[in-house]
Amino acid sequence: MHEPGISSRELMAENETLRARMAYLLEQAERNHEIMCRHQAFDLQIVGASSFPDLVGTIFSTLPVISDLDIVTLSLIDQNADIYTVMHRLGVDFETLPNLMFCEHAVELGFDMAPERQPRPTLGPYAPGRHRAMFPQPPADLRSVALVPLLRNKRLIGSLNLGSVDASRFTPALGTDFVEHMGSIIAICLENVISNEMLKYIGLTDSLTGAYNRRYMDRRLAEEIARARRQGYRLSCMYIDIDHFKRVNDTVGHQGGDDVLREVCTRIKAELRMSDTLCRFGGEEFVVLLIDADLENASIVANRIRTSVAGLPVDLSTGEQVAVTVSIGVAALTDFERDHAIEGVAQELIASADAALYQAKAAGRNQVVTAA
Ligand SMILES: Nc1nc2c(ncn2[C@@H]2O[C@H](COP(=O)(O)OP(=O)(O)OP(=O)(O)O)[C@@H](O)[C@H]2O)c(=O)[nH]1
Repeated sequence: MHEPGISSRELMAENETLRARMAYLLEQAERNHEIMCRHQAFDLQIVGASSFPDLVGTIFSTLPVISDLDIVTLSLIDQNADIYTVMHRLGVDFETLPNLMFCEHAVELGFDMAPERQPRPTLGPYAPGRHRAMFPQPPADLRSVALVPLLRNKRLIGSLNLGSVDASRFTPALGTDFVEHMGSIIAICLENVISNEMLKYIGLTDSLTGAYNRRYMDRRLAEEIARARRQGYRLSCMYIDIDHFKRVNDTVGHQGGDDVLREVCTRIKAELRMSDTLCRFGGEEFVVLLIDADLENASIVANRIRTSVAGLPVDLSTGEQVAVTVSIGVAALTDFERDHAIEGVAQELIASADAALYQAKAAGRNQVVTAA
């Protein structure tokens, strides 16, 4: 049965065309299914990311592969550099994340920020002048880009920047549903992981001075002792106590006392290396862990701290000034025996710095004593 006037040859040709079209559509459907599966696996991977570097690292390493992109970068809005500071203090090495950028204000991302309107993805040709901030190290032949706003509760938190050497990959005419979906999942994951890292940080730091707290020091000391044993480097510890702090509080009030704690902390930090760890151990006591420093090096640093604190009175927020001094006990790790329990060795190190501090107090304060 066929329409009159259509030959069987024509029908066969039509049949062939239809078959070819079907095969093409099937192939397309299979490809789309494969892409969808890869993206679902990616979504699961980023939802399960346990830390900020884990999440950002996965975005940079996996997204270009599964989406066939030539570059992926991320710009995060970080007013006051809070995110950067916390991540840095938690040990994130930004040198390993060159495609991660921070900016202070939303306008720097270049989206249409008209009130009452949500910023939308912008797709189109790569323009070096306009896109330099999003692609500081672009591939030589970058041709088209998609800048995807990362939104949480209608608030712009950053931009996911995708780039391709294929000029037709991102054009203004292209639909944006797919990249918007990707952007919203990445935004949720980023917000979660940043909040978790912030909580972690708050749990490990002292809110008054910004120094680490005792919990952090206990953990860090155990790690450093293990590393010092493995790699055979020196480890020293300082126990610092502000002299007659009760009298300071009695004279200038609790608020003034807090100002003193903050300023002493700043002056201690100024004398330390990046690798050293300062923590507020309790009220007016600080402990510093010095990596790769022997007793002699550590006591030189301790004397610099003592001089810096005693050298200039502290300016209080009330406009008053108060003179303070510190006493410091210094001790070095001497027990490198691998079979001794780390907790015991850590306690011993702190206890011997504390004993040296006690001697410094007994000898008249404002001095440094090194453990025998
Ligand atoms: N302002 C302020 N004071 C604190 C804080 N934590 C502890 N203190 C005070 O620190 C003082 C510590 O006093 P003491 O332990 O007697 O020691 P000290 O007066 O420094 O005497 P020496 O250590 O022997 O030189 C107490 O008055 C505490 O109330 C704090 O967070 N802020």
